[in-house]
Amino acid sequence: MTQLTFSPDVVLLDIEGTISSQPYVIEVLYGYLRRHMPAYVAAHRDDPVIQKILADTVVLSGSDADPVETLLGWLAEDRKAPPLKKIQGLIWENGYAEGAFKGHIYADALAVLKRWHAAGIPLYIFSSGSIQSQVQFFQFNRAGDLRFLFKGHFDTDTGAKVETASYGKIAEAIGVAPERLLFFSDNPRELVAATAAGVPNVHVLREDTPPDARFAEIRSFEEVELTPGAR
Ligand SMILES: CSCCC(=O)C(=O)COP(=O)(O)O
Ligand SMILES: [Mg+2]
Repeated sequence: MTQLTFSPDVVLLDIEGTISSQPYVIEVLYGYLRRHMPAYVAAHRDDPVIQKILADTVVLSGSDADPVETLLGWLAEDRKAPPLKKIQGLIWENGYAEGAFKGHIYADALAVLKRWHAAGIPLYIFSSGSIQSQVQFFQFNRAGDLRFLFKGHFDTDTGAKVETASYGKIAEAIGVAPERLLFFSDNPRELVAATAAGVPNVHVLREDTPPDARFAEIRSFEEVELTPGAR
């Protein structure tokens, strides 16, 4: 197995397509949303949080269409639209509570992240899913409660994952230089943004992810070795 060696102070991780299966997210988590979103919105029409999400959906879409239909359309495209990402966490809360599903993490990612955590390497998540949905995903995970693994979470309230500025903001919030982070993602557009911010990164290939010659790549986290950095 090829081994990639890095010595970061902090590891930053994407979720979907990187440490968790994209088909799982789309079939199981998004499937639950498709089935429950209309009834959930109808039952919470008077909730100011839901009203704001619906209003933001109308503004972002620039259309007079029913915002629930717009949200379902974005869901079908896996579009990382902030109002969709906000409502997801609220609806999934019920799904986790009733045991309809649990979060999924690849076995290689779980084993290696546990090792890095035990070695004292701070692990952070940067995902398009809201922080609420990230935390639920790890709390109610098939592998048990994994919240202990992560020192912190970032979502698109910090900025879009395809924007360079987001990575600088994350480095600043954590208190490290961008060069001392190491970011893992399946999405080349996110890796381009991280590179432009000076953040070293690795392309994670799962299932059908096409390779991209611009990036260092792995198919398993077992291919990565972290040596002590300047921590
Ligand atoms: C547990 S977060 C839910 C998954 C999700 O909705 C999402 O958009 C994840 O995208 P990522 O940025 O992690 O690829
Ligand atoms: Mg991803």
